[in-house]
Amino acid sequence: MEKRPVILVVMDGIGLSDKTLGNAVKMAYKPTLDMLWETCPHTELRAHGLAVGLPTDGDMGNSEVGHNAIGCGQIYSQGAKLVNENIESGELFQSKTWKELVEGAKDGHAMHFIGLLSDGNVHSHIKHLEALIKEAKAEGVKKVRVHILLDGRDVPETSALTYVDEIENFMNGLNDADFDARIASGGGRMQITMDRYEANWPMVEEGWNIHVHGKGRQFANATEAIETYRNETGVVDQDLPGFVIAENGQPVGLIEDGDSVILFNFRGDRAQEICRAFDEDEEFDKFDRGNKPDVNFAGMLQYDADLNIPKRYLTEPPKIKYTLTEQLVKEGINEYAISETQKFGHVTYFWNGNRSEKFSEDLETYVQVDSDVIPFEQRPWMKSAEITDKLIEAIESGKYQFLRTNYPNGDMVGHTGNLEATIIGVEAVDLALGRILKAVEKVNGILLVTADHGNADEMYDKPKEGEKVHKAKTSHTLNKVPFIVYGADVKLKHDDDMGLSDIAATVCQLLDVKPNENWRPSIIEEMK
Ligand SMILES: O=C(O)[C@@H](CO)OP(=O)(O)O
Ligand SMILES: [Mn+2]
Ligand SMILES: [Mn+2]
Repeated sequence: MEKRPVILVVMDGIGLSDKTLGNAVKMAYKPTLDMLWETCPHTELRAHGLAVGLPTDGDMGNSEVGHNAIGCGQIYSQGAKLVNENIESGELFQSKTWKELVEGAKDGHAMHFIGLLSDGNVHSHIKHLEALIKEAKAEGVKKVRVHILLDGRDVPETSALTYVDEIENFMNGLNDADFDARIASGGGRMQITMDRYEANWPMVEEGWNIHVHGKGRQFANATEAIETYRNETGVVDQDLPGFVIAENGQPVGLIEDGDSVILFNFRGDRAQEICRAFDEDEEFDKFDRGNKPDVNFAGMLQYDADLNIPKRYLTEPPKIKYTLTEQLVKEGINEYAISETQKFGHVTYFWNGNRSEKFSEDLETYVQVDSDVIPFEQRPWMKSAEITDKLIEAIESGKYQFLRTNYPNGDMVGHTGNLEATIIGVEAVDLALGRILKAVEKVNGILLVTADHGNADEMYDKPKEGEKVHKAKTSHTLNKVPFIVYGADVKLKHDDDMGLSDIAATVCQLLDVKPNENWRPSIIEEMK
């Protein structure tokens, strides 16, 4: 059989839904995608819940679990599930790291928790935080300080007070003469601390100064901070500015020498930079940390085993083996991966089972296009044209047999909740697909088009009783995603239980190389 190059496009956040209302995918003018769907073999894949290793089918998909599944051909229990199990079995609290952090936080020191405060289950879960606080008290810690990142991106866009009330009630239920737990600082997740892939270090610097040094606008409590900022700025939770809780002008939870600090997020991309700020010594040059306190720091998970980030952690990450890249490297296939900063790690680090190092320097080429650092509803096309220019060049060079890319638009613009901008984002992806198609034809290649989870397909939250206007929905969806094959005469399966992890074997079949025996089966029923 003639070897033909395979090009895989992940349209981040572009899921399938029959509904038209608030569906930016349906509303977009997208002649190429429509043509592909109408004329090419296509099917639907599960991209959420159990199919991608999440605790339940009520859990929406996300980029980490989606790219892990595509890139490794198997379903692994993911961070959300592993942390649940580690807490429920009590093993987490038996670990050396937990014991050391608890011991360190006694005798006049504090235990600090930093993380995303919601039940979104993409980066974190508020129940994990509660379990850790409760156990800290049971083991004799006397002072707990919580530094909250407001979500509104994996949960309704203005839901922060629900979670603030929950955690404050929880802590008040534990507080007594010997135990004092309270919120010390916070801010919107897209404003402070939770940057990813080094897109915007100043965000992390601001978070550091707020959490560690208490440098920021002061409020008496988190509710006052959130309400004041909402009135003043009108922005949604993820964009609320940072705040410090203070009494008589004094921050209530500075992070000081000897304290313990736990980052309770389990997902890695947006956790790594703040970990580095805590973990690295003099070699850290991303911003001036001021007087860096000497603390015991740990992450909920190990976020990158190659780079050892963080140095100490509470839960072992899934040990993802037999990845597609590893298999293709074994077969001598030359690979090319490209995206812009916001999703670069998705097609490299997440794709390869949360590994930042390559399996082969010779056979793997990574290209990153710099993302804008502005709200994406202002530039919904993002870097789709620049990614496409480079991808076409790579396809036409004839050097690579397997090429992959991620277009962030449906997801990153979808997260802003702006329907009009998201429609433009989807159209930008379609324009790119049209250009790629021509290059694929030129080299007689095969194009696969899919997505890692939905987002743009539902831009409105279900209205509550009595509500007349639609509220923007900023989170991912539970919908299936498309899988389209262009340029190969194949018959695809249409089983309801097929998911993203079935893609790896499919790619191998089209490249005419052996799939790994541990993988889920190919989506192709018959090659004609
Ligand atoms: O922006 C993010 O961090 C998540 C949502 O929490 O989106 P994605 O999984 O698509 O990267
Ligand atoms: Mn995604
Ligand atoms: Mn997303």
